Amino acid sequence: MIPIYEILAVTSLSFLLYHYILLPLFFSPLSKIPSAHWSSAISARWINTLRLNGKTGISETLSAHRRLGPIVRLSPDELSVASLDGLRKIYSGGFEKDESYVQEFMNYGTPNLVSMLGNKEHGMQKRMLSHVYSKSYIQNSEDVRKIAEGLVERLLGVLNNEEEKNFDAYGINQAIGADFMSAYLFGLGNATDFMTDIEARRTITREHRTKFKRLPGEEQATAIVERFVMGLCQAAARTIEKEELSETGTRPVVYSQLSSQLAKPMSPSESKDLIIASEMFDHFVASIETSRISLTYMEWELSRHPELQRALRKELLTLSPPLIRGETTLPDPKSIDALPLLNAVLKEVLRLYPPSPATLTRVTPPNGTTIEGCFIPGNIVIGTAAQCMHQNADVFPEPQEFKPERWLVEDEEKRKEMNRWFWVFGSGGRMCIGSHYAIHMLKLSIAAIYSNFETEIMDDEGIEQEDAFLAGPVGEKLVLKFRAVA
Ligand code: HEM
Repeated sequence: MIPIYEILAVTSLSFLLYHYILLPLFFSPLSKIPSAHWSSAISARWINTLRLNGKTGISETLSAHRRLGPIVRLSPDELSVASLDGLRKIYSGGFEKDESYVQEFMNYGTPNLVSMLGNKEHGMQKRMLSHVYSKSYIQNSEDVRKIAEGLVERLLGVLNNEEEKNFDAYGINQAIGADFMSAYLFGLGNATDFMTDIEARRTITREHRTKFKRLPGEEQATAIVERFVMGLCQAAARTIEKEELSETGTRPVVYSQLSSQLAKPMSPSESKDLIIASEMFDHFVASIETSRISLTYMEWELSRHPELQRALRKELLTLSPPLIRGETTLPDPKSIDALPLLNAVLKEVLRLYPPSPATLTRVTPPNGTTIEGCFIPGNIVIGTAAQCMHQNADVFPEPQEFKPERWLVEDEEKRKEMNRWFWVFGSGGRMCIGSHYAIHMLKLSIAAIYSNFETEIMDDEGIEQEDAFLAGPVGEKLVLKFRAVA
């Protein structure tokens, strides 16, 4: 007679073999989807090891798409998709976010737009803020106009002092994102002045990096940055209370919008101050990181291509009035936005160096979905990455080359097709709320810099993009020489 423990051992082994090897490899509805790595169908070890080492796995995922097509399996229950059908189903179909967002983006122990998982509460809070982030509001706002006047003067003043010296543009680019954003959130009079106060900028960005990258000292760093942003919120609240602005001051536009919306009945029951602070915190840091990455790669490409720099300057000088230091009024934001070459340079930089290149994950709904003809069951982690959309050679020929001229083609159908694949701000209900403000400040800053200066690369070692959720240059620097143009 066969001993009972042997029967148990064989049964357990058969179960394990079926459940962990045969089922995912041959019988799961996902088994027809090609694996990015030989082990992906049976284990999450490959992708998790990359992530545990601080990587996103984006270059490996991109190479899998190039080899295997628009839908690939990263682990037994995680897929990457790079197609328009995927975008539509996942991001416009209301698939919810997964837990990883809560851990990464919660501030003050309170959810915000980025970290909220449920679509209902998210939709409520987004509607409260959408108006002040719409393109027409930003382009017509008196506050935005005053912010632009004050900060363009500040930026040109700093660059004038640094003229002809070797200057790390990466730092000032970080400051541009902070000063422009905090002025819109909290009012110009309460905002940061990181362009001139270098020590304050270094402290806050160092502490935020420790928090975001979960480095040793994370807890203390989180407390420092949260206290800093809470201080800005309190200053904004005092400005609203006093109801008076100085000649050069502006209203705390975003802070007061959220504050007044939350004062309405039916608002969430958590502490109003914490909800606002958590939201403001995210907008502030989203702007710092993404602006410094986008501006740095724009300046790098323009410095590598002097002829393009000259063509851009020629276009910028058509602005009326020109954005030249000493002019007291700025051109209408709509006229800056409409410049074709400036637009093409920005779009090509955002395509080639998306600040957030990695997969934005969601979870399939309980009844599953069908993407690219494949049925995918419920509760599967699924997502798309800007890098994978932007590197499609059928849509963007020679996708690894910097070619702003591709955005200037006459063929309208071709431009529409590229725009459908241009996914730097995400899409659907969770698309970036700050995209119009970001485009406004990036175009304005580049227009101000290149109307007044030419730039030359002095040291670009480590300029290649890091493999990270927010991906700046590996070397964390770009040393340029700024030379005033007559
Ligand atoms: C070049 C600049 C920027 C890029 C490339 C960028 C990119 C993105 C992307 C890809 C998402 C979608 C995330 C997802 O679906 O999981 C997002 C969301 C978001 N971004 Fe941005 N962003 C930029 C600037 C900004 C700025 C200036 C702000 C400040 C308001 C901001 C605030 C946010 C917020 C609050 C969300 C969450 C929106 C939601 O879930 O409803 N971003 N951003």
